[in-house]
Amino acid sequence: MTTTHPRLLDVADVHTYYGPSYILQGVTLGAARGEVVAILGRNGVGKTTLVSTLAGFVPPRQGKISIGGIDITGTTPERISRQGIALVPQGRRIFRSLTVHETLELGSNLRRYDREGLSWSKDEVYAAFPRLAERRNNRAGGLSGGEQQMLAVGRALVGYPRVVLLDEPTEGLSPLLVKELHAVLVEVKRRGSTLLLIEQRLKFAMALADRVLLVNKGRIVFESTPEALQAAEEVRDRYLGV
Ligand SMILES: Nc1ncnc2c1ncn2[C@@H]1O[C@H](COP(=O)(O)OP(=O)(O)OP(=O)(O)O)[C@@H](O)[C@H]1O
Repeated sequence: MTTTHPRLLDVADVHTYYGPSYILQGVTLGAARGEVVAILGRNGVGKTTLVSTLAGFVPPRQGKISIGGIDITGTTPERISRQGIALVPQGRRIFRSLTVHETLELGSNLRRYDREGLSWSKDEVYAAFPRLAERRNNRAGGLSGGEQQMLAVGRALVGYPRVVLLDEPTEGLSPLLVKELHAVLVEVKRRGSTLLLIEQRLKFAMALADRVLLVNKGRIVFESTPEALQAAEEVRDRYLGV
């Protein structure tokens, strides 16, 4: 008998603290294979804390996180990445002394866990982001901010991208790179990866998302399709200020 996991990622009543600061106050969400979920909200409401919790950098004090039916609550970031959760963090966090190619080489170590064939080859990343191909032998530290962001995305894709957590990936990108990133994320979804997308550019997020979650004060306060959010002017005004 084959078991299916309609919800690849399952997050149940998660509570996260930074010391005494109570940030995530009971977050429950699920995401299916190949689904794009946008996570929206004003600054400081806990969006980054949510993806940091899912990636294992800030373990929750309460609640449960599982992927493909496997409980990963409280395990290390390394084990979580082996389960196919890849974080593209805000501010990129790449190794400045490695070249572009070495960075992708390192990221591709996770490929061996990929049983679903979701990994991108380095050449596919280069084809998607020609600027990275031109700079493959350059040190990552010398790249522009936008190029570093593309490299952080590429590093996630060459690994085991079952769930890709993107924390404001368009921040500081030129219009051309925003367009390239959009095309890449459409293809990432088409191949069956799941995306959780934190994004300030509403238009960018709405164009990709199947579902939209609004976060306020560490809780999910609204959930809908992009179309329904588009129509809900009062909700957008209250939680997004747009
Ligand atoms: N390392 C930390 N230690 C203590 N408090 C923190 C830490 N990181 C974030 N916070 C606080 O947690 C709250 C949520 O921050 P978080 O970065 O998750 O919000 P956000 O919605 O991602 O906002 P932004 O878009 O500004 O990053 C904020 O009040 C922030 O000041």
